[in-house]
Amino acid sequence: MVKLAVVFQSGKGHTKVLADSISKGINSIEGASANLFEIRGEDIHNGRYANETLMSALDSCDGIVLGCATYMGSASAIFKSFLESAFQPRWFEQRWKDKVAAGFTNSASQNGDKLTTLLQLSIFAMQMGMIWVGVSDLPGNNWSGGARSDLNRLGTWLGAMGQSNADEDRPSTGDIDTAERLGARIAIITRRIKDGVAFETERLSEPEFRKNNIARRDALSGGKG
Ligand SMILES: Cc1cc2nc3c(=O)[nH]c(=O)nc-3n(C[C@H](O)[C@H](O)[C@H](O)COP(=O)(O)O)c2cc1C
Repeated sequence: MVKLAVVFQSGKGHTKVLADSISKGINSIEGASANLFEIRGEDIHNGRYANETLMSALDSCDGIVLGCATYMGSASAIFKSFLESAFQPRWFEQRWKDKVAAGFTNSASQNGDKLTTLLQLSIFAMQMGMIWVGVSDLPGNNWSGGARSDLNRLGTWLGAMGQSNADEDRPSTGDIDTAERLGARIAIITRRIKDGVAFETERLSEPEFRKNNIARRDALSGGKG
């Protein structure tokens, strides 16, 4: 059994939808379980995040999925404060070395500079000596027959992205399901690394992937995602 943490910040709940979806993906894999941890501003004092109970819980996990909203083109200040709190003593002791890691973010604009946030999260994981897992789906919504409901409709690989319209409470179905698939992927890879459980790699050609996305769109009817 592998234990994975999904640690996230979400101001208005949009990013939490992705966190829940990643947890669902992790829990869909036999022998893997997910725990959700929310990073809250109440735990920041004089600019420093402090919650030893939460940090100790992360110490005992085999993998950590990191996610936060993109604010002003980078990771939210609350989440950055949490990342910095890992410096002493966890970075000094290489306490999280060889834990498996992945990341996700959400913002309002189609681009919104979300990649900067994923870069921050992945560099953090690398500094901690963790093993980063990315999105493995081909890109969706990049041709005339594409839709918001497509898997990987934002064409992201470093981590999962969600784009939430400013007047709606969640990212598109495509983003939510892509996050779920990333959750399942990190669980499978963690099982392989920690428990030696072999797995078969699913490979799709681009025509097959597009056909699946068309079927998703038709099933969801209307293609609005
Ligand atoms: C302080 C602040 C800065 C923001 N900066 C960006 C940004 O750089 N790019 C973007 O696309 N959206 C930006 N937004 C919009 C949020 O990313 C968007 O509302 C997102 O859905 C918030 O997720 P949450 O509900 O999980 O906090 C910003 C919102 C706030 C409050």
